[in-house]
Amino acid sequence: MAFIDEIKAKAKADKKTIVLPESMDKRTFAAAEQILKEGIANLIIIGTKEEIEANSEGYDITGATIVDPFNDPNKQKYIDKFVELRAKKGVTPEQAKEMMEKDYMYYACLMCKCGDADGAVSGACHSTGNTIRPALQLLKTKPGISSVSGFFLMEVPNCELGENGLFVFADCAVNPDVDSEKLAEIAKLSAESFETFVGKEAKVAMLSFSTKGSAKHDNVDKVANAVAIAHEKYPELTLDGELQLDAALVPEVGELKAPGSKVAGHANTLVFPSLEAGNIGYKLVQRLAKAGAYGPILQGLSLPVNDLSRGCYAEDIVGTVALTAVQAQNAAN
Ligand SMILES: CC(C)(COP(=O)(O)OP(=O)(O)OC[C@H]1O[C@@H](n2cnc3c(N)ncnc32)[C@H](O)[C@@H]1OP(=O)(O)O)[C@@H](O)C(=O)NCCC(=O)NCCS
Ligand SMILES: CC(=O)OP(=O)(O)O
Repeated sequence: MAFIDEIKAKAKADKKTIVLPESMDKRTFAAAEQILKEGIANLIIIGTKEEIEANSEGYDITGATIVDPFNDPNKQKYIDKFVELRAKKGVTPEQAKEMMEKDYMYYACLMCKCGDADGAVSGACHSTGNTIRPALQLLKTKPGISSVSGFFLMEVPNCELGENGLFVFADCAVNPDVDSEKLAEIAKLSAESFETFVGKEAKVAMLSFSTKGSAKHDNVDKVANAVAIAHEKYPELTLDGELQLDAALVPEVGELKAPGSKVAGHANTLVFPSLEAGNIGYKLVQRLAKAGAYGPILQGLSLPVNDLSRGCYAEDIVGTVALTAVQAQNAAN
């Protein structure tokens, strides 16, 4: 069974409620029809009557709950929660109401926070910054985690590398400035994400343009320091670096450049040294190798709220909703 079909089967076994705030985009409704038909999740779609009518034509979304953000009996509860969560920032009820009406992602996050939804997926027509800022502000990180990061579950067709073509790539979405401490934390979270979704041991490669000191530069030191921190803080991880991509993935090259490494040649979890590398890297594999790219899934956030690429297809939204539902199942257990 294809990886994403296994995730869908898991999601169906214990159905969660996922909120989709992008009623201004037709792909939301194409995805919603498929999610409802396959029974992957219960859905809440946020939108006015006009937005729903304009964009849902031709799609059967019977069974979805529609919440009009201008006419919702629960709205005051969400405003109160917003004000409570942002008390230190001095947000007033009027400002909270305005932000929720202008940007439905705030509404979606508050539904999750108040327990009216188990997770949210957005980002088909909003940039990543605008999609995740409400989640970072209102939901915050899990206890003990300093930074949220974003990974893609990559499913590369006809590929025997990684876990038969399955990989976690991170951080591809969130942190423009990563230091060694952050990279080490991203490695830990990415290993957990791989093991949660793929069910196999994560082998984490800390990527660079150097393998084991073959190049000298501050950027190489940043990754080598991250490896040292990760070994110290998370000794249970199977992790190595710094490694070039070929040394991480290809057994013969791994043996040549990093002999004796448990990871080199067998990596399935790739931690990129910068957001540039991660974001460009996942798009290269998605577009040139025609890989499935599900995400960015946020790791380290207190509740399952996930982003999409604006270049996504309805099918990608379906996959990301299924992954979000499985995250919600894990959070509940
Ligand atoms: C994530 C991002 C939106 C946050 O930055 P910002 O909009 O400038 O906002 P701020 O830095 O003021 O942060 C807003 C809140 O989020 C928190 N935050 C920012 N980055 C965070 C992170 N990685 N983890 C957890 N919290 C974070 C801040 O502490 C702040 O909290 P506060 O309002 O309670 O004080 C920004 O770093 C960004 O745009 N990243 C790149 C996204 C992108 O374009 N990716 C490529 C395409 S996928
Ligand atoms: C994840 C990502 O790159 O998102 P977008 O394509 O929307 O910028």
